[in-house]
Amino acid sequence: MVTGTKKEDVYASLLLTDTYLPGALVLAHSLRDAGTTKKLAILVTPDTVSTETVYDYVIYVDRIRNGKPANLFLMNRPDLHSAFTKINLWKQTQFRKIVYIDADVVAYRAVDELFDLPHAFSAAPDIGWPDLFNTGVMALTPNMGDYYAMMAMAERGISFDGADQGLLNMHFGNTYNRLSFTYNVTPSAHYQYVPAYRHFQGSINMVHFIGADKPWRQGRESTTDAGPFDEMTGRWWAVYDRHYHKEVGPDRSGRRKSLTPGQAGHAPSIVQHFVKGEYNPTTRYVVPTGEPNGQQSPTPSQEEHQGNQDHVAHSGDHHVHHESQDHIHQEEHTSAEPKVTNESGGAYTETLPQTGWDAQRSSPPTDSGPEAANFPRTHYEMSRDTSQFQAPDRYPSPPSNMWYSVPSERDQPKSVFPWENNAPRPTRVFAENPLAPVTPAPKSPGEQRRHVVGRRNPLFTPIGPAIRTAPSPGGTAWNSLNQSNAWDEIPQINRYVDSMQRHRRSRSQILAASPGRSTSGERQEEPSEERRGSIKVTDFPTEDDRPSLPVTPAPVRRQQFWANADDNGQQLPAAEGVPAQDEWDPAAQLQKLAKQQSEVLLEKLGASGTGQSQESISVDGKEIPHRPLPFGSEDILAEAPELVTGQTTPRTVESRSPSISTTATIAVPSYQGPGAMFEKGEDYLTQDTPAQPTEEDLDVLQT
Ligand SMILES: O=c1ccn([C@@H]2O[C@H](COP(=O)(O)OP(=O)(O)O[C@H]3O[C@H](CO)[C@@H](O)[C@H](O)[C@H]3O)[C@@H](O)[C@H]2O)c(=O)[nH]1
Ligand SMILES: [Mn+2]
Repeated sequence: MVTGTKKEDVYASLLLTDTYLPGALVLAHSLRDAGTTKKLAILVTPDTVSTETVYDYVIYVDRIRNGKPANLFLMNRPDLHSAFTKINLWKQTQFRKIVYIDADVVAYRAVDELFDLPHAFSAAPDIGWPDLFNTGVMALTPNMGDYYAMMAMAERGISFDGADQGLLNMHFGNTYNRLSFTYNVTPSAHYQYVPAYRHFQGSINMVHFIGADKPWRQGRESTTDAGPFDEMTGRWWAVYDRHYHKEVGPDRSGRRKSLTPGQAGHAPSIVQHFVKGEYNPTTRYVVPTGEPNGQQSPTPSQEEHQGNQDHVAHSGDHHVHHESQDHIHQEEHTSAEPKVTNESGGAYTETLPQTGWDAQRSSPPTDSGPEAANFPRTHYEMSRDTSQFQAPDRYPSPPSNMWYSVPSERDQPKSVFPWENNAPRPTRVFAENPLAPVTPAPKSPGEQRRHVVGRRNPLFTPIGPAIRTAPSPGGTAWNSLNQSNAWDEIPQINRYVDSMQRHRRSRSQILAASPGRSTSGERQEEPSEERRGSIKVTDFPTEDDRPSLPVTPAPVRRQQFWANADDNGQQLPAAEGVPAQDEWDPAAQLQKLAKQQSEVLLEKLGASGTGQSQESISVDGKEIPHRPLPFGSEDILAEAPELVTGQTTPRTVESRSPSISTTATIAVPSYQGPGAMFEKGEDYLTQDTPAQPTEEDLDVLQT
């Protein structure tokens, strides 16, 4: 470690597992090969990583696990459970500036200029969501303030992707200095990518193999030399080969030369072990049983000591405990097969390690353990508990770190009907003693009972029993039933339907009312409870008055509810200012109204002008002043029909139009109905629905 007055600059990477060791080594070599003047450091978690490294500084840091790793599954990367360990970078205050680079990056050139940035934190855009930065390449100034802030987030599992990138983006927000994409080029299949790649490839500084498939996992054969991805992967392999595999690169046809054990490059066997196609062990290796959590990786010493163990047990063990490393061990297994078919269909032969057991040629070694010896043995007993299940008082709350939200009990569905929001307390009481039925007395005790049931709950009209009793031809079974209708019996339904009707009525009155009257403020259209008429759809004449209707019986009137309606007329006070019926001559009134309307019209025609007219015309004693008519009115005036109603006196109006100075005759309209319904500027009511219910409407709707 460097102490002293002048702090050092350093490139840093991270190694949480040996599985990324090939990447970390290739990164370091790529920077060194490009001639960097800076030192290289690597943060390692000593519990899981071997010491095989080419870095100048190996800094042991504590693993920071995400205790709430659920979000990792959103990006299908549960293996990144310890990516928070990256936060330790900010604690490395012995360095002035750190350029951090993921272990899955290969540098095309040394990017030492990043150390000269004045910003405390710089990063390049992420290709998945370009407003975010990718945390695979970062230039940062270590400081304990950021460190503690991010540690606090890590302890609470605050990260939208469950890993460091989500956490760091949440911490820095948009306060970061955005680096060019060329510092962190991630392969992509986006439509713009290929042309952009072709255009900018000369300026690429570093390439970052994001995602679960890394070049060393896919193997050399996955590249076919076509397209940006393969070109970039080829650059990774070029560095690897330069340092570890000089003599056996793939030839033009993709075929590999024959390998001899011990000649598979210079990479340490632990590195080969994690590079697809590279591992040609002269010894066998077994993961120690009883491994605590499956995070540990083999070390070369383990490999040496346990060399001659059997292969099957070893892979079985991996399948049980090493799920995230299955891939690698399968590859390793494949590489030990005598024949490997490459993607282009050609096959090449590798010389088998002499000490290996070839399952295709011989039986297992005698000293090998049984197959699946390491499988877990869990024995489940049938329950012998004979007591009945008792539901617990309460069930445990759902875990708080799930990545979907459990609907809370307060999340009620949105209400649709007004009565859902403001439900009144139920006030109806069903009498225990049934009222004496108004319908003809039932003829048998059974019928009596059914009737009682029907009265208890008005919504339940016992149709079923009536059908089952097979009514006699005379229809007596019908008479024995409660022939009332739930619509009529329940005041709430009544009020609701009534309010609908009142809404329609008031609407038609708005249409018919003249503007003056509509503002009179009288509440005539809000009948009180007593005055409301019957809305019963079954309010037919009595049985005597009507012709026989076998299927629509006369309704039962319930005394207590309809008592007021029966003497409707007597209860109503006489309306004030309304002439008695016999004083009213509709024909005369209509005539009068028509005359008034035509006068109003004439008045309007004369009065709405500029007010400059000097002459005026008199109609029924009222003056109609002259005024210039609006443009386009000339013909109308000239051709206006004669006045045909009222006093049938033609009225002459001198046109003020500049173009036509004739004297025109304006006729009173021949229409005899009600006059114009709307004043100028008034909106025509086209909508059936009123804007808002009044308070009274709401009262009715909500009770
Ligand atoms: O088993 C592991 C997993 C990760 N690492 C280290 O952690 C880094 C991040 O993991 P990586 O697989 O490279 O993640 P990416 O596929 O690059 O995914 C993105 O998401 C990660 C989690 O947010 C970020 O760390 C990366 O920078 C970002 O590019 C690696 O480079 C290694 O340095 C290990 O050493 N061992
Ligand atoms: Mn990465």
